[in-house]
Amino acid sequence: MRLLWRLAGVKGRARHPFSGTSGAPMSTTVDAAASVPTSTFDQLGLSAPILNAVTDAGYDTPTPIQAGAIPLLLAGHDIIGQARTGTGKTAAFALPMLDAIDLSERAVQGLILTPTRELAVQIAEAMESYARHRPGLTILPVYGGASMMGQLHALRRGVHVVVGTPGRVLDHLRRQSLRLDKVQALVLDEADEMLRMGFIDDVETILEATPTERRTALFSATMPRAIETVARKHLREPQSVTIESHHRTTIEQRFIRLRYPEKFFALDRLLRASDHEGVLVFAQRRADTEEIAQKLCELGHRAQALNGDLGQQQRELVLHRLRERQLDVVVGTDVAARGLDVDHLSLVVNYDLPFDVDTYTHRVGRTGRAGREGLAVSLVSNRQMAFIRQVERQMKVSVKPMQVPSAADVEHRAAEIHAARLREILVAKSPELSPHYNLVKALVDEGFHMTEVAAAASLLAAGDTLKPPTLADLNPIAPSSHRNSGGNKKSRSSRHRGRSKGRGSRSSKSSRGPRASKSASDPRASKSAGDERNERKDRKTSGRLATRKTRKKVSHRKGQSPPRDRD
Ligand SMILES: Nc1ncnc2c1ncn2[C@@H]1O[C@H](COP(=O)(O)OP(=O)(O)OP(=O)(O)O)[C@@H](O)[C@H]1O
Repeated sequence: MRLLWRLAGVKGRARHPFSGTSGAPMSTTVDAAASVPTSTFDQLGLSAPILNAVTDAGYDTPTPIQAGAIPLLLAGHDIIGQARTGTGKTAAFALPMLDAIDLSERAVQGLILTPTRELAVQIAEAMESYARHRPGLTILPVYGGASMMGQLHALRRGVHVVVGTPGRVLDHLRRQSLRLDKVQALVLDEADEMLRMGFIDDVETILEATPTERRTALFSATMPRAIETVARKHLREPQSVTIESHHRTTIEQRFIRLRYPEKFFALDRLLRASDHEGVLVFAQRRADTEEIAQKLCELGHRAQALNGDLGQQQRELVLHRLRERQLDVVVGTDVAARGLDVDHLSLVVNYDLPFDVDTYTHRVGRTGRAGREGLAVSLVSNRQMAFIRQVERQMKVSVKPMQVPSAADVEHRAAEIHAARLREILVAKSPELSPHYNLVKALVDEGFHMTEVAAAASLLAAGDTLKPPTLADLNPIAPSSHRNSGGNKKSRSSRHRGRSKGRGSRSSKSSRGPRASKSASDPRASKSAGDERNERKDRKTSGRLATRKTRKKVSHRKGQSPPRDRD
């Protein structure tokens, strides 16, 4: 694995010169760059069991955020950690927390709050692996939509670390099933998103239930100014660890300029022309994620939607299938934008643009993780070009134009895939070929050349999979606001059902398990009480967001801020 951060210029700098509570000294800034060239995990002050787990995870060198943050957290400082997406912030806060747990005391000593359920599960799993050489250390993910009974049971037995979403953690606090009076280390992961989602009141109530002498850390790839208020109020003399790269990121960012009706066509072409195995497509509305995923399935892509309308079990299943490579494409709302770490995810498509550059940053950061290469493509109208320029300015990157892949590009790729499948059969010398030898021989005896017979057989096997649908073949996905009762018309794209690039197409894919069906893109798990509560919260949140979005649209009209998503 190529780790680009070894090459990247990094520096620590003061971003958050907050004073602590009661006029304490200004925060110190750590020059992470100074520690990077020399630091190894051994030098950070971690104990042997944690170091062994780090070795097991295959980490050779600490990333800059780890080199900067771990010694400070071990020394008991509060910190604000900011580093690009996919650069190991989880281990930066998790390793020192796990190191400090006193196993003789069966009480919650570490608490991590995250904005999404998926992230809570992912972080808890990462922590399990980092704690594998500290037997008896227990970690519990606590989030809405999951069985309350299971969580109550685990909490009664006692756990050392809780990783949770604010809503469910608060639920447990109110039921008195969770006590936080022994918490020594607290992390607000993706702190800015929790703020943005309106969780701040819940977070503050939770903080009040923890001892004031705890260590507190805020982590995110983006730290808007609003986070200062939270830090000033809840952190004591925080140290800032900000890692900045002056070199290129590992994410290549592109845009395709098009009209709205061309969007779905462009997406299909992007998927067909590339050999990306894990693709995350972002749409703004839940209903659109369903429709896009369904139409992609009709075209033979293995796709599924991921949004807040799905039951929690279903959401987890979608991510599980993506991780297991049983799916190629997940079409999600921003519920999938934060923190998700799927290592083979190599393409992110902004089918719709987000409303702000921070969200864009997190979306594209789902690819190019841990130094791997990734591509992010945004589908934009002329009017949305201002947003791309804003991204370039704010992220200090270049976002270059690209064309919708041509039919020739797609045919070339499809031919490669087809050839790979034929090659696989030839190499395997499958016994199933036997009857076909006689058949070919008979045709050759009739006077056809061997090559002609092979070409005809190849044509028969490929069907029309080598020819991609044209723009005219595909029914565009209408903006939600344009949809009406006429929306039930049979899609012309159904003509292409089964004309997939992927029907067992890629040699390695044929063994990847069942293909997603139309119904697979739209399943609903039965909703638990927890789900309902969370959905109420979702609705409350989306109400708040809607108000904010309306405000942003207004400010954009004044020429200040992000574009409207729809033409
Ligand atoms: N020192 C290391 N060496 C190699 N890989 C690492 C190292 N530290 C973490 N990783 C891997 O890097 C990937 C990204 O880490 P992580 O999810 O913690 O990133 P992040 O900075 O929190 O990203 P985001 O801002 O998107 O949440 C993970 O797969 C993790 O296992």
